[in-house]
Amino acid sequence: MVDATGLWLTVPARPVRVNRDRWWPRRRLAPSEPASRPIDILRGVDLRIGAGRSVGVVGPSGSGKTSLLMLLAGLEQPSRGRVRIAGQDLASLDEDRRAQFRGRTVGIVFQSFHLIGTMTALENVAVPLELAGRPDAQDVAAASLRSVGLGHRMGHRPAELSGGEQQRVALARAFAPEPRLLLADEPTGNLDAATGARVAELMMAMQRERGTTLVLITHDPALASRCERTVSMADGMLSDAGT
Ligand SMILES: Nc1ncnc2c1ncn2[C@@H]1O[C@H](COP(=O)(O)OP(=O)(O)OP(=O)(O)O)[C@@H](O)[C@H]1O
Repeated sequence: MVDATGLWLTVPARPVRVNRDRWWPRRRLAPSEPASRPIDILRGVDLRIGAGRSVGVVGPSGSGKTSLLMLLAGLEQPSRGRVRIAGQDLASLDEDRRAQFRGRTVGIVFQSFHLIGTMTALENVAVPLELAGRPDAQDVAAASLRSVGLGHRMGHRPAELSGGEQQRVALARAFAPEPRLLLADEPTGNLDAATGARVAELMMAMQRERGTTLVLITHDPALASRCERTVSMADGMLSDAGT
């Protein structure tokens, strides 16, 4: 289902390959470091994940976890290696087609929710469905919000919702198009422990029920261990951390 083979991500030392997404962290250069030396962020990462399986990715800050997620989402291109999702080689698609493929096949949940502040919960969940041309977008969005227990909050804007509720809206949005792959980057990182545990429980239950493949990036080994397999990232390389 997910086949990432020999992935290298090498960037210029200065972040000239500026990523589209605001959450992409910028690397600061050490004063002694020559500005022109390229940096290997990922170094030959191999990862194969069967359909419906869940994998937790742990590793220290800066080890390359988010970079791996960016490649799996097709938001960034590897400098070497390839990513195949559901049999589709992402490199064979141009940017527009990759975006379409992502919209149909991949859901993403971020640490900071990434909801649109001016839109209601219902509109936030409906927008990607509408962009995908679904005539039933409103109904599907409403059903998805009910499935995360937010049927009574559909008309609220993000600022009127708690952090846990906002992340549940983000889960409803990610799951609504029934993606085959869910990528979650520190989905509980902005929540207190109890709220985070409830959100994690909900996400794992939805993933199991729907047979969604899950790649869960986290600093929290306890959260990662709820996945069927845990892999560990260190200095741009991946190793199995046990099952
Ligand atoms: N555009 C870029 N240009 C240069 N370096 C970058 C760029 N994006 C990321 N990096 C660097 O690549 C390394 C890996 O970053 P990444 O965000 O993937 O790590 P991470 O494991 O997700 O960290 P965290 O847990 O802190 O989010 C870091 O040293 C980061 O500063």
